[in-house]
Amino acid sequence: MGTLPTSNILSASNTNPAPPLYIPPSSTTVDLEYADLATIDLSKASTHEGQIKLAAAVCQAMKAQGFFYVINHGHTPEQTRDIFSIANLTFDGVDPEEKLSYTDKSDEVYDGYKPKKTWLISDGVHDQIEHYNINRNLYKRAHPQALRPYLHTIEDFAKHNHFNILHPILKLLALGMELPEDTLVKQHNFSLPGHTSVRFMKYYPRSVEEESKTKSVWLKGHTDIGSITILWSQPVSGLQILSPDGKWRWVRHVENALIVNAGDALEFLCGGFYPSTRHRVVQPPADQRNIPRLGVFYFSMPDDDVKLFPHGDSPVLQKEGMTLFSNAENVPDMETWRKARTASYGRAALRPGKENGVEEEIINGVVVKHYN
Ligand SMILES: O=C(O)CCC(=O)C(=O)O
Ligand SMILES: [Fe+2]
Repeated sequence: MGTLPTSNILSASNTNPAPPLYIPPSSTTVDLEYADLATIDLSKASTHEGQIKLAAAVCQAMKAQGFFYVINHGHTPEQTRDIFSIANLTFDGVDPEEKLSYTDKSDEVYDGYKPKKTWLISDGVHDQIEHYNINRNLYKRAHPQALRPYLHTIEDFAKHNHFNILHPILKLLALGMELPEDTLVKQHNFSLPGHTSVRFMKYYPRSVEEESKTKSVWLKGHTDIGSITILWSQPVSGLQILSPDGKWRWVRHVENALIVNAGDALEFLCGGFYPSTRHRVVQPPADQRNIPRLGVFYFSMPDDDVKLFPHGDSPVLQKEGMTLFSNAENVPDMETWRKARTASYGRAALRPGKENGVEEEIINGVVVKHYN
């Protein structure tokens, strides 16, 4: 009897078909300087008492590092393996011509493929990153042939991220500001217009010349546009965060954990209480240098019509003070902010900033910094 193609085997965790298996590379053995990040056990958010304790821990982590790990998020290692396998198939299992017909040509959003070389890094060198962005409302657009058997798995994944991870975290963040727990949840609906998305990403190794011209930066330092980014931890090192002492530190891979950070929209909604965190991606360490780096994310944003105005009724914000968008009368909504940021990212002319090695641009009256 012949062996069945892997795509015909039902996965153990659900009734969705299993994709051709992607075997992740080994973690690095190089001794890197890692950021010391807190770990949030999300299973403890199921009781009120647990929620209060976690809210304090999340608040502290957001202030100290702006990043934290989440464990016990309800996704099994097999489900995580399947989603990385689907991510890999999105890049390796679709030919270039078909990719082109699923590539968004507009400047403002990246639904579908983002081809390599869209963003200028430095000295004439562009990125070597491919994206495939999938709005949580999967059926808004068609998807390449190879992905069609797995749309249910991706849909389940989006819903899991949204309802079982994003919403519980948003509740903890609201409680940290002494606001009703559903304050931020109400601004992050699954079904209203908005751009919260699953994103697959693949970084390809670069030439020695490209590494030298960009000082090994693969994705320039930035803050995320939306509210909360959920990054599914993967073994190829490269992500670094800017610590409060001004040093870039590596983020360590933790098996089946999530790496969570705040973006600009959350910073605005919270008047600066949860700052968006600077991070970047650099060339992996020597033992991972020739391996493509596969990523899976859930990028969340408030609904398109949400005005990015701080929740000034929070007793915590009233006590601690809050920053407003530079022009309070003209606070943008999420859609305006998203379109302005994505249209200019990696394309707009940047001016030298006040800090060394930092460039700036002005979007909607707000200074956006780019770190090299
Ligand atoms: O690839 C990573 O680890 C981070 C990517 C990232 O920061 C982004 O896409 O905004
Ligand atoms: Fe990012």
